[in-house]
Amino acid sequence: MMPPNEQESSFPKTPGANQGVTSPVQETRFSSPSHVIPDHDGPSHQSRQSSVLRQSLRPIILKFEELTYSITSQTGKRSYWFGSQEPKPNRFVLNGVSGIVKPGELLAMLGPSGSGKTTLVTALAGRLHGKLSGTVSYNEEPFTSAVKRKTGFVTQEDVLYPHLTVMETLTYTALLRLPKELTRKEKIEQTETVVSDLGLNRCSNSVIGGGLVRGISGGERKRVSIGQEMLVNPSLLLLDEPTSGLDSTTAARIVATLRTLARGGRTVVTTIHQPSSRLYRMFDKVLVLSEGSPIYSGDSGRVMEYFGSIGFQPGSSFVNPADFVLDLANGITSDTKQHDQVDINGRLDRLEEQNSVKQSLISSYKNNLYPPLKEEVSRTYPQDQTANGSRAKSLTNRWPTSWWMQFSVLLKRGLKERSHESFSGLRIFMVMSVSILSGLLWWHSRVAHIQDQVGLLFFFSIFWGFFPLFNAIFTFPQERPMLIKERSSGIYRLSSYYIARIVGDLPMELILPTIFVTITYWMGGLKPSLTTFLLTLMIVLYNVLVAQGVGLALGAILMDAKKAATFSSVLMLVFLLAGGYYIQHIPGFIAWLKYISFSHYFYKLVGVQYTWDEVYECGPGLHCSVMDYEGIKNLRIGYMMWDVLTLALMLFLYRVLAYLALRNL
Ligand SMILES: Nc1ncnc2c1ncn2[C@@H]1O[C@H](COP(=O)(O)OP(=O)(O)OP(=O)(O)O)[C@@H](O)[C@H]1O
Repeated sequence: MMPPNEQESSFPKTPGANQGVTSPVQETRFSSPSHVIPDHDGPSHQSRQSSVLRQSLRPIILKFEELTYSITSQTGKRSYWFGSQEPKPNRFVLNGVSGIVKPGELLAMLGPSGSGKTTLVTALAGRLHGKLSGTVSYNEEPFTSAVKRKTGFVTQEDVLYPHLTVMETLTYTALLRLPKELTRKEKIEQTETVVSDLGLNRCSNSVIGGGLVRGISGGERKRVSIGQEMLVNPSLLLLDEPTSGLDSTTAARIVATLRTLARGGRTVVTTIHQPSSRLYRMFDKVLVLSEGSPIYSGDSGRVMEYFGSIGFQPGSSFVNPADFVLDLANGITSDTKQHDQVDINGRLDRLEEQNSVKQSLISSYKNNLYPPLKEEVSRTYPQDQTANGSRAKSLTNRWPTSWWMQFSVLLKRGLKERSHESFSGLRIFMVMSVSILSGLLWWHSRVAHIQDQVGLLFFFSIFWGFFPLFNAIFTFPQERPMLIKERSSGIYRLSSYYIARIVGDLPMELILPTIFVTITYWMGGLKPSLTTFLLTLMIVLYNVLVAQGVGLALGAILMDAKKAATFSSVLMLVFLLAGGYYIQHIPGFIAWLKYISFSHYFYKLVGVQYTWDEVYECGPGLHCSVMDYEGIKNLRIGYMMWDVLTLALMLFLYRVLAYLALRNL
C-alpha cells in the first residue's frame, strides 16, 4: 500500500499540477491566442484579446468533502385499500466522496454505469438538489453566482437548439458569454478557434438537428456542447461523459484539449466511460467510484501501484489501468476472471464474492487513502499559491454582457431558431383557409341580420382566443431545458430573456390575425368604414395579446404542455360560455365568471360596429334598434374605457405571472 505521506507529497510532482502552476498561460490555446487566433489586426489586437481572456480567468481550487447523496427508493409498497405507504428505504448514490482538484489539474472520475459519476459531477457543478450532505467549496467559498459564471458544465444530454447551425450556436454563446471588453469581431474569432480546435469545420454550417430534424451526428453534437463551455474561458470546467459516442481519435483529441485547458490554469473535472490507455495517460488524477463509494482517489500514475499494494494485481502486465480499476469497481479481480473461464455458467456465490471484493476495496480506501486526502482537503490554500499569484483575483459577480446585449442576442437567436415555425406553411394555410371559409359563410352579412353579424364577431373572439393561447402554452415547457442550462450558468438575466422572447413572438402573433381580419372583415360585410375596420383590428390584436399572456402564464406555471393544454381548454371554454354571447341571463351566483373572462371584454367591444340609429328586423315588418338586441343590450357596452383598461390590466398581469413562475424554475 502506498504510504499516506507519499500520497500527499505526490501533488507538486503531478505533471499537470507543476505545469499548471508554473506556466498557466503559455500553454493554453485560449490564453495564448497567438497560436490560434488569426492575425487579422496585428499583434496589438491579439495581445488585447489575450489579456482580456487572461484577466477573466480566476484560478479555482475545488474541494469536496464527505459528499453523501441518497434517494428514496421507489420499492415501498402501497396499500391497495388505504393508499398508505410503507416507509421507503433510502439508497445511497454517493457515500462519503472527497477530493481536491487544483488549477492545472485534470481529474477523471471512473466507475461502472450507475456508480454515481453523473450525480457527483452535477453536485460539483452546484446543480444537484435534494439530500446532499457534505461540503463543496470553490476557493474555500460556497457556490456563488460568481463561481457559476466561471464554471463550464457539459451535461451528458446535449441541450441545443435544433434549427441553428453549429457556427450560429457557438457564435451566439460567445456573444452572450464572453466578457463585454471583447469586441464582436474578437468573439467571433474566438468561436472560429473553438470550431477548428474541436474539428467542427466540416459541419460548421450544418444545422444541429434533433427530434424529427436531421442534423449533425451525435459525436458532433457532443463537441458543440463542449465547445459552448470551452468558449467562455471557464476557470472550472466540469464534463459528464464528453467522449461517449466518439471514435477513439476524436475522444483522444478532446481529452488532449481538456488537458491543455487544465494546463492553462483551469481546474478540469470529467467523468469518463471506459477510457483507452492512451486517454488514461492524459489524466493527472483519478477518482474511482464503486456503487457511490470511492475506492481510489489520487495520482493517475499510481493506481496500479496502490491496488498492487493492497493485494490486487492485474492478470497480465499489459493491462489498461482503466479496465483494471473498472473491473475492480465491479468487484471483479483477476481470480474471478479465471474462475469464470473454468466454469462457464458462473459460480453461485459469484455475486457474494464480488460484493466482498468491493467492501474490501472501500475499507482499504478508508484506511489508506482517505486520511491523507482529508488532511489535504482541510488545508487552506492561499489564492496566490494556486496559480500565477500576481494576477490571482477574487471572483467577480458581474454579468458577462449588458442587459441590451443580452436582449438583442437573445432576440436574434430566438427569431432565427423559430423562423421555421413562425412562418410554417401549415400555420399560414390554417389561418388563410379559416379566414376565407368564414368570409364565405358570412358573405356580405347585413346589420338587418344582426344575429349573424354578432355571431361573426363572436367567432373572431373564439378563434383569436384559442389560437394564440394554445400556441403560447408550449413556449416555456419547450424552452425549459435550455433555460435551465443557460440560467444555471448565469449567462443572462431572466428579464432580458423574457422580454426578448415576448418581443420576438410579436410579429408572427400579430401578422396572422391582421391578415385574417382583413380578409374576413370585408368578405363578411362588417361596417364598411376604415376607422371601424382599424378599431376592430386593434381589438382583435389586443385580444390576441391577452390570450397569449394566459397561455404563457399557464405554460410557465405548469411547465408541462399536456397539463397546460388540458387546463387551458377548460378555462377557455368557461371564458367563452361566460362571455355573454351564448347565455344572456347567467345566474347571479356564477355571473362573476364573466368579469375574469377576457372573451367577455372582447365581445363587449362589438359596440364599435354599431350606432344607436341602426336597426335590425326584430319581427315580420318590425324594425328595432340594434342596441336593443338581447345579445348586445345585456352587455352594457357604454363603458368601453373600463373594458380597455381591464384588458390592459390582464395583459400585464398574466405576463407578470408568467415571469414570476419562471423565476422559480
Ligand atoms: N433522481 C434520481 N432518481 C432515481 N434514481 C437516481 C436519481 N439520481 C441518481 N439515481 C440513481 O443513482 C445511481 C447513480 O446514477 P448516476 O447517473 O450518477 O450514475 P453514473 O455513474 O453516471 O451512470 P452512467 O455511467 O450510466 O451515466 C443510478 O443507479 C441512478 O439510477
